[in-house]
Amino acid sequence: MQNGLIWDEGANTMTEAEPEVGSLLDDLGLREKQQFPISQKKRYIVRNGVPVMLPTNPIELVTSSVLSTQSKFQILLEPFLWKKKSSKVSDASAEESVSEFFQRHFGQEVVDYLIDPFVGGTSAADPDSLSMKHSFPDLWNVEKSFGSIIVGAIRTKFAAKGGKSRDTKSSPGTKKGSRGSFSFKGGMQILPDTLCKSLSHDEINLDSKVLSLSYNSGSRQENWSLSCVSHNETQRQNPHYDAVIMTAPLCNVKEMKVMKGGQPFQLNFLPEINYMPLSVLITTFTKEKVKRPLEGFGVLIPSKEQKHGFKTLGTLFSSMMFPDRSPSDVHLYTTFIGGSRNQELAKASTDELKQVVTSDLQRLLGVEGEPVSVNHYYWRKAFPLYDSSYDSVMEAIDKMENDLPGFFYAGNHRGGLSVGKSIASGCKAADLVISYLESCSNDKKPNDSL
Ligand SMILES: Cc1cc2nc3c(=O)[nH]c(=O)nc-3n(C[C@H](O)[C@H](O)[C@H](O)COP(=O)(O)OP(=O)(O)OC[C@H]3O[C@@H](n4cnc5c(N)ncnc54)[C@H](O)[C@@H]3O)c2cc1C
Ligand SMILES: C=Cc1c2[nH]c(c1C)Cc1[nH]c(c(CCC(=O)O)c1C)Cc1[nH]c(c(C)c1CCC(=O)O)Cc1[nH]c(c(C)c1C=C)C2
Repeated sequence: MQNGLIWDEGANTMTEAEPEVGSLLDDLGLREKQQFPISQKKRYIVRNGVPVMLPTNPIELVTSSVLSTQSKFQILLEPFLWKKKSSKVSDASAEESVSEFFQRHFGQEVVDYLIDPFVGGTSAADPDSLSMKHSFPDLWNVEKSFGSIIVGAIRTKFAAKGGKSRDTKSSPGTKKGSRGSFSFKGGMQILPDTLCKSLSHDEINLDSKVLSLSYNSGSRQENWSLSCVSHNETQRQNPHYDAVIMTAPLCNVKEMKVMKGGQPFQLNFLPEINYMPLSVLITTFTKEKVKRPLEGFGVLIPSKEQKHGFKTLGTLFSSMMFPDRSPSDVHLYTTFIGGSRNQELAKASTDELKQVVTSDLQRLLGVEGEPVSVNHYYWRKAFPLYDSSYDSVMEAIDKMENDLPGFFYAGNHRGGLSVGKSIASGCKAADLVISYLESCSNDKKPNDSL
């Protein structure tokens, strides 16, 4: 928080699609701090240089100007018209891209004006590079079960509704997960801060870098030790542990020294991962200088619209969503630049990016003059790219876990990028640790009784 402004430089919102998120919020007592954006269903994409609101239901789709009549028919008739994967891409090594998959179901215009901005706004990537199987595993499986995505989505939704009505566990007054994306009063940082507070000082080491990990099998548990360096450069050998859940990005894991039974355990089987670079610019403008403000979540710019001179990926209307994030006479915007579309621009200076953002916001929202304030955060490796080589990444993670007893890997390199999926991945790893420890103690019982 600075000068009455609250902003996020990383995740701005999260969802409760994964049940683990709801449990965490309940356990941390965070329900009362949950903050839902105003008019979050109003989301815009740029078409022919101007923002157009995205339809939120089939009736709005029919009247919307986002797509041509031909594409609208193609969506409505998809249950009958979708094409099977051609034999050319059917062998196991040829991965289908996100654009190929949606092209088969809905045609090129849907890829260009719905899928391209969606993947830009959720991974900073482009649909040609992303692997369908790794980026949208649920839809990939829907096609396997139902063929048509529309039929599969409808049947899955009805099945889920049937399940929900029998669910008696949700807390009174809340329909969990049904209210869309949310943040917290004070911003997303409230979540890790509250998590830290719920742990005691000896359970958590902040600002510490893990340098090495060592596994030594023995009759006892606590086979793992690790060494860390803290920000004041003091190196520390930590106590011993029964198991390790690693959540650092794989590019950082590669730099760690790992020992197994006194011998170096080489991590050279970890493949190179492509990461998306991204700059985030937080700008403010006095309200009188924004001539065509839009209410809602934000606006995304399809790659095709770059021909109209746009250079950013999209902008969140942060203070429209959360009015307490800025003084009442100011609009606060969060703009994303770079990703696979413009890797070089992501690295540009704050001054250059300020011009780029101001120019795009001038066309989109009619801002006049320079922003009152600018904050810039550059993410050199914002997201791992779930591309066609991602099978090799998953195999390497499996190998690490198989070869190192009591070692588990979780986080956004496995099973999805979102905050919710990262939390769920951590919870799954914790369950695996419990099973592992139970199996260790069962194995030991006969020896113990000797
Ligand atoms: C700009 C941006 C916007 C986003 N917006 C959203 C959004 O709106 N909604 C959403 O759901 N998701 C969003 N995401 C994605 C989401 O925030 C991340 O994918 C998710 O938080 C990843 O969590 P993680 O724990 O797997 O990894 P990280 O949050 O990357 O955590 C990994 C941690 O490991 C630490 N580490 C690395 N090496 C070591 C070492 N040697 N020793 C100790 N620690 C180490 C790092 O310092 C880091 O803190 C966004 C991400 C970015 C970058
Ligand atoms: C324009 C670039 C980006 C914007 N946000 C992100 C980027 C790269 C990062 C991001 N945002 C979301 C996620 C989680 C993805 C997931 O798998 O759930 C990530 C990594 C949340 C999100 N943002 C948008 C959508 C549709 C979602 C999914 C959750 C939800 O529906 O709320 C769209 C969107 N992102 C940005 C804008 C301006 C925008 C829509 C107008 C910025």
